[in-house]
Amino acid sequence: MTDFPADRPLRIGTRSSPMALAQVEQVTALLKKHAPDLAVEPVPVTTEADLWQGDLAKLGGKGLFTKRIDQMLQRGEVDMAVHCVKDVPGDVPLPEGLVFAAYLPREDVRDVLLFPEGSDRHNLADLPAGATVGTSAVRRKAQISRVRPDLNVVRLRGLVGTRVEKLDGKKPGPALDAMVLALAGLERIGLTDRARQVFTAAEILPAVGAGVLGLQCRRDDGPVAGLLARLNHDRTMREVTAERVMLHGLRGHCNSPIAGYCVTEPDGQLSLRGMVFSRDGSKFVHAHHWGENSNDPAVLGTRVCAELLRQGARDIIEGIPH
Ligand SMILES: NCc1[nH]cc(CCC(=O)O)c1CC(=O)O
Repeated sequence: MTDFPADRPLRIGTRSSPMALAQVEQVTALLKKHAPDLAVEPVPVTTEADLWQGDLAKLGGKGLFTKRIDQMLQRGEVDMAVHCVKDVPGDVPLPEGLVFAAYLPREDVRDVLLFPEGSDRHNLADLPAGATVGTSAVRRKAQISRVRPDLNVVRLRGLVGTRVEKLDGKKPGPALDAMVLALAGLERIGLTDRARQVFTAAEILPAVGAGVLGLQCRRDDGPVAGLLARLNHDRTMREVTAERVMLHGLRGHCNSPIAGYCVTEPDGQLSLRGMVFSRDGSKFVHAHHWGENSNDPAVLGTRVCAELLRQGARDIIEGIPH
């Protein structure tokens, strides 16, 4: 395999949010460890979704966070992209000609509850009936509403740092008593000290691909694919593959509350849980399988998906407006 040319920098297409830039820094450090002479050039891109503050589904779904970067990658204007796998749509194939050449080792997958600065509350139980909780994810809304139907869970978008400022009343927005975010995201922007209750996977089942960065490049770009492959974490790749195969099979849309979490047991066996919820969490289906005869991630993802569909996942998904 030919090496990536040493006479020009490797261009990384990225959103210009603090979280995205932190991710690129993390990847740059890893690349330099494997290829000390490599020059890296981040290429910041403003995506349509960054400019739009309304309901994402109305604009065309969460794929918009990646669409412009995908196009630049396809045209050869950048060499690679770093994506939160969680944000990569699971209802459509990857953009033509692009592949994930590597997944980085999975970080924390858990969601956390935050309170306004100075609050003496610590967990969900501290919130009075009718309290307002902000979250961006229908998956979190459904799971919170399931255990606390008395809470008022509202949709909230925007940069994670800005959302925390809204929680603190430092930016205009609805008055919030609490907020749910991903711990991994808070870590990336240095705000973990704001996390109060950390939900276990049993309390809030994580999103497919949570806590995983995927490194994307052109399928036919052997030198870059070869370079990125050196950073791949095999266990994470197997877990994410099982989760995403399940997600593809469910054919959910941007507003589908779907959770999927695969772990590797100490003996190497993959174990995948999937859940599909109605919007308020009052209806849900749950399936859990682990490799018995086969420990193939795609087979496992297909099995969990089939079990969810058998239990009525399709009706739940169709019952939710797009
Ligand atoms: N939807 C935005 C997004 N995409 C990835 C993360 C955090 C890191 C991750 O789980 O990969 C976040 C922030 C959040 O959900 O709070």
